[in-house]
Amino acid sequence: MTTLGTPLSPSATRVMLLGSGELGKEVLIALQRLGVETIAVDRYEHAPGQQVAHHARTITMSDPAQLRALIEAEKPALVVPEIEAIATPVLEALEAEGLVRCIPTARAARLTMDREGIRRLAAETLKLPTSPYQFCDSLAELQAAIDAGIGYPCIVKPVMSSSGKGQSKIDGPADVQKAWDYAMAGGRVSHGRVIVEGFIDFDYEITQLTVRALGAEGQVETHFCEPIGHVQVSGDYVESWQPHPMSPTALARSREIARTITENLGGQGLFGVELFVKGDEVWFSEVSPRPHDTGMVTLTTQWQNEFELHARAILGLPVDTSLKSPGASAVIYGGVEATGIVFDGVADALRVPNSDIRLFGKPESFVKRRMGVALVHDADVEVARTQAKRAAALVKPRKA
Ligand SMILES: Nc1ncnc2c1ncn2[C@@H]1O[C@H](COP(=O)(O)OP(=O)(O)OP(=O)(O)O)[C@@H](O)[C@H]1O
Ligand SMILES: NCC(=O)N[C@@H]1O[C@H](COP(=O)([O-])[O-])[C@@H](O)[C@H]1O
Ligand SMILES: [Mg+2]
Repeated sequence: MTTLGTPLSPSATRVMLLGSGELGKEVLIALQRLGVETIAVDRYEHAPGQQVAHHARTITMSDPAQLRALIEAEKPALVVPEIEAIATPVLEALEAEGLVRCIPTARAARLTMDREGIRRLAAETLKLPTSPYQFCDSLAELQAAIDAGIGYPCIVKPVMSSSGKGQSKIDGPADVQKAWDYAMAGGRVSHGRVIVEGFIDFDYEITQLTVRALGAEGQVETHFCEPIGHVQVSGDYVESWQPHPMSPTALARSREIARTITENLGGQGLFGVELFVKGDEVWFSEVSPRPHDTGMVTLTTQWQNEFELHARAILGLPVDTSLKSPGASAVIYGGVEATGIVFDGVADALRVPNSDIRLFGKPESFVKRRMGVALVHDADVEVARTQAKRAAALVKPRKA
């Protein structure tokens, strides 16, 4: 049986999030609703999740000394990584010393922070189908990998990056230098290594949200959400919807891959397994051992959204992954470079039938920084997609 305490008292159940962006903010709200005491950590002040947590801390999470000092000082029962760029060896050491439990496991955080760790595990150890790939440390190695078999078109990504940062498609020899330079500029932690992947000409791509939660006898059980379809532009998600229609074979293969990778990563929590699908063929792309950006659609489509599922699963509580209504999400980008921006048109957006929005409260806007999301539920998922995009477009960010 799980016992939960009273926040800000000696009995408190204390949970620390490492990364407190839009995804962490919703996890923190879900934890708050269960009376958990929360500590929101990020690399800058007033990050979205820091605005709703009991405690806000600002450190360089990729700095081992800073990370260890903070965890030792705060002594949370659980440490929940929310981004990739964290000094994960510190988490592994603290977990081995029995000082902390990391979600889902410190090893999972280490393997997924780096495209090399998770790709080699999936393709080489677990033999899951993936795109062909090579890791390269220089422009010359990149060109050689393409010439030796990856071919054109292909995709280059820094080994440490997310939301498409530093990612580009190479259509021919003329693009190679540009892709290398872009990858070098775009990694989250400076690192001179890239993955080059053969381009998969998929029909569609999905996120298979997968939850590892405790059953009544204390055993870990795997639960699947309905598949989430999404569209990515320059490697960053712009819209998602749930459920995405799939053939029974493609769905079964997707879930088999999701089960295999999440069972290997282990622990408790929600995972976003990214898959490419063409006909009945399915490729593993990558996995987040935490809520997924495309899963923000579940804020309007599920009885328990992905953030609530994560909160419940990590606390050892039961979960329900069932769909409430089909629906869709569409991203609201900043569009301007400025701090303290304002949003016009919110009322117009909320007049779109069955709509809702989230504004994340990020202190600084960039043209392509995700500042909010529009959500719409509708019995017809195609209607939901159209209306979510309409609602998102009605919100107009501008300089104050
Ligand atoms: N090998 C590939 N073939 C075809 N498309 C690809 C390939 N790799 C990536 N993409 C496209 O780029 C998108 C982003 O890729 P990926 O998920 O690896 O980047 P990311 O930076 O980790 O993004 P995020 O953090 O948002 O998941 C994919 O969802 C897909 O649309
Ligand atoms: N694909 C991963 C993803 O969506 N992560 C989400 O974006 C935030 C960083 O946003 P920022 O770059 O605007 O600070 C992260 O903290 C997380 O919530
Ligand atoms: Mg991805």
